[in-house]
Amino acid sequence: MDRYLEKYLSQETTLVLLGAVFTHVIFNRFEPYRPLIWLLLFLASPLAILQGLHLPYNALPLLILEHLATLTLSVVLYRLSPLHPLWHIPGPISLKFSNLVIAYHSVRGKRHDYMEKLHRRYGKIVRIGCDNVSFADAEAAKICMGNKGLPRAAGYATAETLDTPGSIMTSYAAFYPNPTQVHHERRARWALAFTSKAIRDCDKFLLPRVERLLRKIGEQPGTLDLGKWLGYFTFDFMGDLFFDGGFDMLNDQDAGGYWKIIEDFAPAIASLFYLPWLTPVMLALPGADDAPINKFFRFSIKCVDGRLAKGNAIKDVFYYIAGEHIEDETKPKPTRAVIDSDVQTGIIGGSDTTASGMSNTIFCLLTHPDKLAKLRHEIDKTFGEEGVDLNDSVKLAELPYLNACINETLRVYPPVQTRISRGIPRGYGGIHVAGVYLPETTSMDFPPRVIHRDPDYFSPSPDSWLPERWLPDAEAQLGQPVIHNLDGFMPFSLGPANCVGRNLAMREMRLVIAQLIYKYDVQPAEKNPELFKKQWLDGLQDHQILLKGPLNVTLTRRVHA
Ligand code: HEM
Repeated sequence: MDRYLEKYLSQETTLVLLGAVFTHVIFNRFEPYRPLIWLLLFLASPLAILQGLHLPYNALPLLILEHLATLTLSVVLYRLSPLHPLWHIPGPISLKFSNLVIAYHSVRGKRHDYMEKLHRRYGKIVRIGCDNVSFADAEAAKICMGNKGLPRAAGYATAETLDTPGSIMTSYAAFYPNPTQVHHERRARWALAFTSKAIRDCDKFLLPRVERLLRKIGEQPGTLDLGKWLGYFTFDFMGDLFFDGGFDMLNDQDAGGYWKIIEDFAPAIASLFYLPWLTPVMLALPGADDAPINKFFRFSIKCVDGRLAKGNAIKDVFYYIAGEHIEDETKPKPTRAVIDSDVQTGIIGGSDTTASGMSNTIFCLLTHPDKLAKLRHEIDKTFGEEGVDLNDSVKLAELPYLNACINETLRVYPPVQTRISRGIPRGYGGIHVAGVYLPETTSMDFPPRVIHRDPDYFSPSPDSWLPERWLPDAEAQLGQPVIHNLDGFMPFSLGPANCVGRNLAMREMRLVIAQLIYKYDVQPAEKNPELFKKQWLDGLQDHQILLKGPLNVTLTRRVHA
């Protein structure tokens, strides 16, 4: 080693170390997410050392490498050390030092299995990322999501700016000085679209779609993938609510490839919930235009263009969320960017979830033929003997066993399986929840699937699908003591940011399931019950959006007197 380098080596090592720790402190304190700022932070210290020690320019690449390696080491050691404010929260080491592992499980689609295993092993509170904690605890959920609860955690929309302000669902906590107020304003518009009267008015779209679904599936020869058809139905219905129709997948079986756009979008977006800083990076990469996220954005923007061109005479959901109802010129209207992003939430939030709820209910009924017979009896009695109109939503809402089957499915297989999120905004201060202290900027996940299967809330056999637990005489039906604590039931979440479409979704699911069972004898195409079960469960992929494998069935039209 030449004398020149020898003289400066120890100085250089010390400066690299100090530079890396300084950069780490900046990242930790300000959490910059713009790629340009990252680049500056990666280069600033090596350049300063180069200048300060009068090193030759060809030493720069090595200095940058040393800086990045030391920075990574500093970050990892800090996240694993008692200095980290979440040090006291149990969880595997691989999850503590980086969000990459949980992001990997999200992309793989097996986050639901993984979260279940984690909570079984570590208890109700588990650290699942450097600043992320999962709470399988109903009391904590009530505190964090209830009336005085927290805003949502930073999500995939970390690229938020005035031009791309994120949807009603995305990262309020990170980007707005008063996130609760921002949410409240957006929610007020959504709430107008989902009043009881507005939901009844949706029947003009819903009933023809249900009729078409049931006719179309009856026309298919042989085996059909019922899950796919239920997806067509919910997607068409969302098209009716937001864009005055236009998808018509029930007619053309998705000739436009819309469902594929969602299927590709799901795993892509899943990683960004845990690596929000990656959003701007991904969007800046060459070829990003054709990336699934951009394809979905472009698709929804085109739909909004089409709907705006139709004007404000149509009183659908779009009418309210686009502020078309606001006549007073002095009142602020949502910007185009807000409309686009809220519509994106609506398309996904309203279609995939309801399709999952229905597909899973049918799956559960098919794997429990005795319960299917019981439900069929209730429905035949109502529509046949009592002569109730098949479209009578009020009567359907009163059918105990139908509601029990749907609720039990939402409990065991909730469409949003493992991540309802809340975050503690910077400047809010730390909070105490369920006996642990969480500093500001912590993100919390509440996994409905894990909470719903906790024997503290539902017993006996919390993992089993037992609709009887929802009946008033549950103990007599099951022949044993029953725990049925609705605090631990949150498929539609809780509090002021809960699912605004809940009542509409329940109406949809009751109508479709009741009419399907009434009109058809549905049988699994796979005659081996264990294999049928395994294939369906293996096919479930929890990317936040729940993707599903085929639900292959045969249908025989039932004849009623
Ligand atoms: C079975 C069907 C459905 C399930 C299980 C479901 C579940 C959920 C969940 C868990 C949330 C998150 C709430 C939170 O973060 O606290 C949510 C939010 C939301 N859902 Fe649903 N959803 C369903 C159907 C629908 C439908 C049909 C629509 C309407 C088009 C809809 C629109 C929304 C909207 C707009 C939000 C955001 C609400 C807000 O931020 O205030 N959902 N949903």
